[in-house]
Amino acid sequence: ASSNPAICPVEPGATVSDACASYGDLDTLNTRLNPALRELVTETDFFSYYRLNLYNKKCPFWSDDEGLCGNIACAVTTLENEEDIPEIWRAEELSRLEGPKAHHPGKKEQKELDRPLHGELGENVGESCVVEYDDECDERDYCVPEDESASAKGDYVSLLDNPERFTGYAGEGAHQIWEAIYRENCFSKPSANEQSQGAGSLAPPFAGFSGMQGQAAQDLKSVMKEHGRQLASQEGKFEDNMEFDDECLEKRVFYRVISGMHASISTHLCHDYLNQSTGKWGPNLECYKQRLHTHPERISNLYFNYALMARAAGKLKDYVQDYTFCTGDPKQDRRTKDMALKVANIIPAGPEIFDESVMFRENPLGDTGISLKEDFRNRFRNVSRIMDCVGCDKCRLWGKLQTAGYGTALKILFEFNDEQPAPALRRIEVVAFFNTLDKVSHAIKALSEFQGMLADEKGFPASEIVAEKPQQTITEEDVLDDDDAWEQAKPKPTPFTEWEATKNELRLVWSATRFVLKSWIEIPQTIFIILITELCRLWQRWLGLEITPRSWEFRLPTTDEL
Ligand SMILES: Cc1cc2nc3c(=O)[nH]c(=O)nc-3n(C[C@H](O)[C@H](O)[C@H](O)COP(=O)(O)OP(=O)(O)OC[C@H]3O[C@@H](n4cnc5c(N)ncnc54)[C@H](O)[C@@H]3O)c2cc1C
Repeated sequence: ASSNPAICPVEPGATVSDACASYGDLDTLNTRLNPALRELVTETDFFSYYRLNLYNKKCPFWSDDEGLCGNIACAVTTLENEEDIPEIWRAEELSRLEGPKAHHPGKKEQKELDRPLHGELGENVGESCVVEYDDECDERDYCVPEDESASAKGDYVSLLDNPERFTGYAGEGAHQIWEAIYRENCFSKPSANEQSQGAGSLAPPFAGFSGMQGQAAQDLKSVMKEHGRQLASQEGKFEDNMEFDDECLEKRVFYRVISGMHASISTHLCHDYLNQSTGKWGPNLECYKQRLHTHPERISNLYFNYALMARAAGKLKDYVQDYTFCTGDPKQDRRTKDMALKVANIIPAGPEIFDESVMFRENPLGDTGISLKEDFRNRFRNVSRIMDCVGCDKCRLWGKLQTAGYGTALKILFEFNDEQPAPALRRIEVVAFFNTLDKVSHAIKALSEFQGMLADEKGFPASEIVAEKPQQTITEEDVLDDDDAWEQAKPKPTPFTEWEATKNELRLVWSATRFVLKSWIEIPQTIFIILITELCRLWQRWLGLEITPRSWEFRLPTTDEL
């Protein structure tokens, strides 16, 4: 099959850089893995509830009010004319958690194996499968244990009742979080100024962890760079357009995990988007084009995360075999274990898709990668702390869960080895890990759907859709007999008529006209809001108070808005 860059932003035959598999290999793996994962996370109590302290943790980095973006002007930026939108569609409502909640039981109640949560999650929920009994934390954790420094042990929430989707959370608050998260990227190249001062790369309040410096760091960088070059020239496989530049592998991995998580969140919100004109939920192609299609490196990072998570799941096979999923209900226990094993068994057990052993290795001068690993771990823990600053309940839930999921994957990759006994995983780590893998897997599937929609829109025949996956469910046998199944299940080309093209054009003209008219009508209100905001800021300046950041800006409309 040929690749049409207008539809498929990455070359399917290319190897995902820093991983060992091609995009096509990972797509093929996903056709088998996705249904098994979906089954696991939607049909077992163990995996469909999560415990976290969602409301009682203060943002440790800045005042919550700053990050929350609670003022009306910001709401206008977030969702245009919020007041005109029916209440249930407003960002505030969309971001709220749904479904029953249950408090974590105390030690005495935990002993009541049958109903330690007193039925608070509903009559049919197997509580012995949901409650976490062991709250011990381990110094080898890559994320902050949920109960750290909090007396309350948090709430149990249903992940099925609160799907990751569009919430309307945007604007300065959301940007501030992403910015802080990316600033955690270890080994950032110091600016000339910073170099001369010998300072780390992070601005306060993130200055707690030092950047990698000194001769040892430089040597390690060279080793990693060399390893990257070797990979690139292997067996004539061609790399995607991610370059091996002057960065060390660990820095790239850290950045790619974060960017891949960001890309996964963007894919989910574009795929389950609220059309505010019709009130219907569904994929938003413009959103996909803007946030992902035009940024192939983000898609590459998403695939990288898939390779990393899948490798960790493959490594977990023996652990899952011996793991006790629930106590008190042997039937549920067996069912949950069977499903988790099914997932782990689909994935190759060796480092075929991702080889973590090249990270944190000794360099030629004998310096160990231990301090590098500690720095990496500390920074990842910091990212999980930043999640407490997310000003939208549902986003915070999924942000915290996914950070815990990637943290667990890193723990599995780097702490489960032959040299030392494997650390025990807590229940929430296991739940977070498999749900995060499901999220990435679902995002990869959604990308194919978007590419199919794009092909339809452009009138390309479906044969051009290289990364397109079959619409129908594929059995294991079908996948083994790959080429036939692929051909049969491939969607048939949709005829593209002149009339459809004209209708499309007319629709665009109408949207643009409506946008212009609406903007004109809103001018008095917008000027009023700007005036009030600026007067407030002037007043604050005059009184010597802290000045509220500007919540409006001049910018061209995005294609989404048109
Ligand atoms: C932890 C967290 C969870 C969230 N969950 C949800 C949710 O469930 N539903 C929802 O509707 N919104 C969610 N949001 C908000 C959402 O991620 C966006 O911030 C929001 O939609 C505004 O998008 P934007 O286009 O302004 O760019 P943003 O996505 O906010 O990105 C900010 C900047 O980061 C850069 N960037 C974007 N993507 C990448 C990438 N993959 N790799 C590297 N750089 C990138 C770009 O320069 C961009 O301008 C969440 C935000 C956070 C911080």
